[in-house]
Amino acid sequence: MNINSKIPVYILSGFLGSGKTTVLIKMLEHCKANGQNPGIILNELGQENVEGHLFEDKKVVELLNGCICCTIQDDLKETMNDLVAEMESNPLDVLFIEGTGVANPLEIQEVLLTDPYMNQFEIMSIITVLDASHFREYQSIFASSSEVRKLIKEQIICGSLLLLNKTDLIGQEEIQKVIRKIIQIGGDESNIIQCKFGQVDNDLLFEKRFQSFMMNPQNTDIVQEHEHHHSFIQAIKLEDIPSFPIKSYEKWFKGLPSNVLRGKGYIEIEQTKELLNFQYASNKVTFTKIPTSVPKKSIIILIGTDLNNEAINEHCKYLLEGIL
Ligand SMILES: Nc1nc2c(ncn2[C@@H]2O[C@H](COP(=O)(O)OP(=O)(O)OP(=O)(O)O)[C@@H](O)[C@H]2O)c(=O)[nH]1
Repeated sequence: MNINSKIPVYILSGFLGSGKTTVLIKMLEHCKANGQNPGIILNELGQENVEGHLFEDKKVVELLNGCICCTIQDDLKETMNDLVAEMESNPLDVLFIEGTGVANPLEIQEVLLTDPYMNQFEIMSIITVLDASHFREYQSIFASSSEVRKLIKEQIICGSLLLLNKTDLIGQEEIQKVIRKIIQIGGDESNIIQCKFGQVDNDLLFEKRFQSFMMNPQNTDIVQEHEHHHSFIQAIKLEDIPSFPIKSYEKWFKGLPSNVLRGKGYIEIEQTKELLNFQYASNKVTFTKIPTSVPKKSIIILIGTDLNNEAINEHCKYLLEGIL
């Protein structure tokens, strides 16, 4: 590491399934093209990382089983200490930190702005990714909880770049309504960029937008108010899942109750015994092949609110008992 220069840091924030990892992968491609060595810190809700196959050849530190902004904020410091020690032999050019979908990026920022990290790292941008297709639903007092609304508000106010992602799933009129709502919540119009699958000009993505010493009074309020309010979000893990035809899985995911906001993991296809990665977000499920070199077992992680209820239990029972 050049002792005179700080490592640039990009913090990726945004609600569950909004597209943070999609943006991160795009940024990593850019680093690769420029011969840069990136460090990645991923914070996952749930005890298992089911997205490791996406970062196979990269150095990734995973902070599982908690949320950076609460229970494992100390772990983040420890991870940063390890990174600093390791940089002696393996210098990093850039560091990416992806928070869970229910993290307040201010808490990550806080760690980086304390000694000794402040002298070694420089926050370049807090990139908040927003799911345009569900934005107004998440803001609706009828369809969402006050905690979800508050969390997304925090992510918007803290964001130095607001990526309005998933615009392919809605029309222009709805996009304009969403933008108006973001501005009303406190987002700065000049920071909003519309995109699909995180496809944004690299100059914008990598631009330095965060000023370390310029405290925004609105942000200060949020730190004081922050009450670990995301305990309302829960994650459940299903294992030992029988294999099924892909159509049956599709049907099962489609039938998930609406309080399941996100799902990810691996499922096994009946005919071929092939493991596929699935992503469930914005009420849609997609399946992708994973390299056979990644030894995995089938596992389903569901994330949402109030998951311990009869409807979910019943729905999961169908799957686990093989009666799809
Ligand atoms: N249609 C559509 N799908 C998208 C877009 N961006 C991402 N996705 C899909 O949405 C799903 C979730 O994307 P991720 O990038 O994993 O979202 P995330 O914010 O990292 O999700 P968490 O793990 O919950 O924090 C994946 O299946 C993506 O392929 C988009 O612009 N349009």
